[in-house]
Amino acid sequence: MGESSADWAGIAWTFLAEVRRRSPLVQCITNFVSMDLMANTLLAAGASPAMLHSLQELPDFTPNADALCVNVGTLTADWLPAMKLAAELAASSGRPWVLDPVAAGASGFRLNACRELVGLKPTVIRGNGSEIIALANASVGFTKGVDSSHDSKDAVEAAKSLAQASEAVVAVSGAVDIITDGKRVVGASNGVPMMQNITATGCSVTALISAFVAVDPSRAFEATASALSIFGIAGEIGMEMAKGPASLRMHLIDSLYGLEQAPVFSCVKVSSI
Ligand SMILES: Nc1ncnc2c1ncn2[C@@H]1O[C@H](COP(=O)(O)OP(=O)(O)O)[C@@H](O)[C@H]1O
Ligand SMILES: Cc1ncsc1CCOP(=O)(O)O
Ligand SMILES: [Mg+2]
Repeated sequence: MGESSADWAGIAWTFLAEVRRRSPLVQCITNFVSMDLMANTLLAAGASPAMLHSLQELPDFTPNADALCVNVGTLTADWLPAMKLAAELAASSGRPWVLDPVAAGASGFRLNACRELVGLKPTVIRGNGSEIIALANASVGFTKGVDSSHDSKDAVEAAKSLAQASEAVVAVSGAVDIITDGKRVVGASNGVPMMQNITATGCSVTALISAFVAVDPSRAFEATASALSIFGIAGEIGMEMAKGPASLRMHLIDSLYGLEQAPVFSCVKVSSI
């Protein structure tokens, strides 16, 4: 029998409390659009972000980071070697690493890069519906860009097959966030639609997953569902004060920073699918 939402609330709170207590160092190799919101999301959760991507310094730095987050949002050929080396260094040092395959189906170059990165054994892959379908099917053209043209629920089978093929936990964000390890599938229904109107919320929740996985890599499935639920709850609380996307961005960060146990226990919505 699977966990209830009450069980998940306890799990999610424990992960957040551990991130606050241990402040894991999360290395991010990410796109230019997301750097600011991603770093601020990690700080608000209690983690320690570092946006380092120089090939020359990876051998000294990456093995000492608690987790690595790789995001291909503004990918160029120049950046790919650093992404691959960092992934290899993280894996060989026993550190978890998380892939965000932004716009995976937008071009052959990007799709091939994402497939090469998947081959380097990410602990978690988090994308929107179109990205996960493109990656699972190895097909260009399933996306109009960085935003999804698919409902996350349309990507459940793609997510399961990608998880089985890659041995990673796969998460598909959307109105219902889908999380699977290829066998178990849960849905997290927290969040508000306006989060889609803030650029880099997807990138930022991928970074939050990295911080959660950092504190207990042996429970990547639980860490991933917890991070998605907690980020969604911060959005729900932030929305009560927001007037639009710009103020939601600010209130989401404030709400994540100040999130207490009681709203986590009353708001977590995670259940088996
Ligand atoms: N319709 C929605 N209702 C509630 N939350 C949503 C909705 N769409 C996206 N979210 C949330 O917004 C965040 C970013 O997800 P998404 O927009 O799918 O990622 P991306 O920016 O990579 O396309 C996630 O935390 C997700 O749960
Ligand atoms: C707009 C844009 N263009 C390239 S990366 C990027 C940010 C995408 O962020 P997210 O996937 O979180 O919406
Ligand atoms: Mg994205």
